[in-house]
Amino acid sequence: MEGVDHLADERNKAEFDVEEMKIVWAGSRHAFQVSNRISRLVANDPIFEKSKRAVMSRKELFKNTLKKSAHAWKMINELRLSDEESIRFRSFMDQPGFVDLHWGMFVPAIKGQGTEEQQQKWLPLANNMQIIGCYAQTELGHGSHVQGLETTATFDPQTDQFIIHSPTQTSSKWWPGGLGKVSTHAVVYARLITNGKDHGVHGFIVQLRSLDDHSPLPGITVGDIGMKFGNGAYNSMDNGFLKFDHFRIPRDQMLMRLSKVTREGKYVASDVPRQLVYGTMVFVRQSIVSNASNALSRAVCIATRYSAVRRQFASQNGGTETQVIDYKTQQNRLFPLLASAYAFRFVGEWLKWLYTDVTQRLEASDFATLPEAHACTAGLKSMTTSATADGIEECRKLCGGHGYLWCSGLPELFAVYVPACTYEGDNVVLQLQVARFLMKTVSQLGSGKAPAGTTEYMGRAQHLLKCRSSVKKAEDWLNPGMVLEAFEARALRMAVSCANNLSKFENQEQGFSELLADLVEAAIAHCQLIVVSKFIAKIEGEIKGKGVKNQLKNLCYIYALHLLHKHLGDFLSTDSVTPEQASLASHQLRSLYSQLRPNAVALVDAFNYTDHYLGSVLGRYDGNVYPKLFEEALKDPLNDSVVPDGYHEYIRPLIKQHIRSARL
Ligand SMILES: CC/C=C\C/C=C\C/C=C\C/C=C\C/C=C\C/C=C\CCC(=O)SCCNC(=O)CCNC(=O)[C@H](O)C(C)(C)COP(=O)(O)OP(=O)(O)OC[C@H]1O[C@@H](n2cnc3c(N)ncnc32)[C@H](O)[C@@H]1OP(=O)(O)O
Ligand SMILES: Cc1cc2nc3c(=O)[nH]c(=O)nc-3n(C[C@H](O)[C@H](O)[C@H](O)COP(=O)(O)OP(=O)(O)OC[C@H]3O[C@@H](n4cnc5c(N)ncnc54)[C@H](O)[C@@H]3O)c2cc1C
Repeated sequence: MEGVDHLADERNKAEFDVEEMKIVWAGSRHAFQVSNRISRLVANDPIFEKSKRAVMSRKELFKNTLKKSAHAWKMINELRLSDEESIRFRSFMDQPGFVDLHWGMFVPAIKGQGTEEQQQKWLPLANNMQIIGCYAQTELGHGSHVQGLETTATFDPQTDQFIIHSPTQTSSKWWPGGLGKVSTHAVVYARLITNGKDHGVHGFIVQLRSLDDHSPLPGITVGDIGMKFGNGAYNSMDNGFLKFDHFRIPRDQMLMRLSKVTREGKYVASDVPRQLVYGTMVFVRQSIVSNASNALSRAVCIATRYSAVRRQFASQNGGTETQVIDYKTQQNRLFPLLASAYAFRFVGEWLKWLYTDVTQRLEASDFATLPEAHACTAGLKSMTTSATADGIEECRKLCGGHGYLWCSGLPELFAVYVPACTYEGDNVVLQLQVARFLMKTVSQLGSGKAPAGTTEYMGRAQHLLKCRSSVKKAEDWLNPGMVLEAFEARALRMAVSCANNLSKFENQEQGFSELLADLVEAAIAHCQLIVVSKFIAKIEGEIKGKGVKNQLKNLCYIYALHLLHKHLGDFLSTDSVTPEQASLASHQLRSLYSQLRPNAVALVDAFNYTDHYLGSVLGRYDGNVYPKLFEEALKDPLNDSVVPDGYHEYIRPLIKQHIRSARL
């Protein structure tokens, strides 16, 4: 029935102030107001309609992306939207495209690695979209191993230019988003060579296409790398290839904030760490963590609302059938994902703070916290994207058969999201960076240098290596100190065990390669500790609104205890908990699920997503699922006619043949 709220009973059960929770979720009242206004602006504009993406050809989809991006840019200018509003606008548009890389990587790369003069020259052009840029780092032969890139930028002192060249097929740039068909410019990463000496990988601003007719400049071969996973989905993005044939650029197009080449061809390295050339990746990894909570919360919102609508099997005494959300198995799969969405939100907020802090320190030439910022952004990017990709797929299964329909919104969400486990650093490669950082920290214990920040707990090694959890009853698992201690003990003991095993090898690098799998697990345990500790910090802060803090506490302990349950092997093998304490944790978890149950729909309403953004018949706000599933089915091109195209060629002859042979 149109206009009826099929989830009204669920909403009436809520034991907290949903409006206040919306503000907690958004981060502030201001952020809520911006998101609320901009999401509705996008939802109400027919240009941003997205329900036909799966049935569009690649060319139609790409052109539709161009149309949406141009319209968005027009609106952003006409309405004089601020940077914050524009970012929200693009996010609610929900269509991957070249603009993501232009604003997300090209502009930040110039800001982070360009000199003042370079910024003054290039940023106004980029900010007005008079040039469109991408981030061309990865090559056909190397992505993870950045130092292995083969493209060269050789300084020619005669002409005061760099010659950018792709010496091999594997040196072709391959993957950059926006490169294939749109970008006029790119920040290209290439090996800098002066006077025959290789100085490693540096960034260069390179024009690729004519600003008059968009044709590639002489010496540039560029195109799209082809279809990717899923219909619609990430195929709106023109990921590209790029080959240089001795292409020349002026010397002042090397990004020279960190190191420079003089007119004479002298390479001058500044005294800042060379890793700052990776700064754009650190920035993007940080934003990918917040984005994980967006993607996971969308999937969870769909699965929660649908689980409340969907009924299967009558209860034992007959009567109405059971809502599938009332099955404990459904709760055990769904509620930890709901809790994870909130957990990733809060750790994302904290990571943003950490990133801002390290940036300010770098401005003041304080590089002390750079390794930690790298480890946190790499590790949390890896951990949250893996959990989110798995979580979206779990939500699809939680929606049964209908979850597999494109109109559930889940297949496309998964197809768009899953490359986040690979781009901006393969998730295993990134956890190994965290492991290196942890091994270094452990090796320095006892050296007098106290670990700080997220490794501060390692400074309490004497206690944490010996302590026994004092949990005695299920309610003890609601004690933040006891929960934290279990997670700290597990993370530290796993890291120390790896360090001990490493020390048995004469060659550290060889030892590291042998122990890769254990090291990744230790890194994940450390990252999970960070997320749990930031969630606990959140619930210990000031939170307004009737019942809001209570709900967040439940979610926090569900998050922590489900991790404990999932990684029980780690907790038991490190003696961080006993089997009896683990069983008390499971008992507590079941009780928390029961407390969360009446609030589940309201907790996903607090995300404040429009039906447009969700893009899901199953996750509709009003829960009016079944008639809408029919409506969607009838829109499919196959239903344009009752007798399908091809009947006369392929179906009728078969049937007729069968009838003839049956008569024989
Ligand atoms: C359409 C969009 C839809 C959804 C988008 C979703 C979310 C996005 C939200 C917002 C983002 C906005 C825009 C972006 C949009 C979409 C994203 C799409 C595409 C992504 C684009 C890319 O993928 S760009 C390419 C990314 N490539 C990589 O990440 C490569 C990974 N490899 C590396 O980073 C490194 O090479 C390494 C980390 C593996 C290191 O290798 P190696 O050991 O060889 O390193 P070095 O010898 O160079 O250095 C060793 C020491 O340096 C330390 N180190 C390494 N990295 C850093 C760093 N970044 N900062 C500080 N320190 C660093 C390292 O730890 C070593 O230290 P030691 O002390 O041990 O010596
Ligand atoms: C959708 C999408 C968009 C992208 N956009 C861009 C872009 O805009 N610009 C850009 O420059 N790049 C882009 N990329 C490229 C992306 O950054 C790389 O693909 C990514 O960094 C992974 O590198 P790789 O492909 O070399 O993986 P590989 O390193 O080849 O990974 C293959 C396997 O090897 C394993 N492996 C590799 N090294 C190690 C190791 N040392 N120890 C243990 N295991 C290891 C990995 O875990 C993985 O299982 C994009 C990629 C995708 C999928």
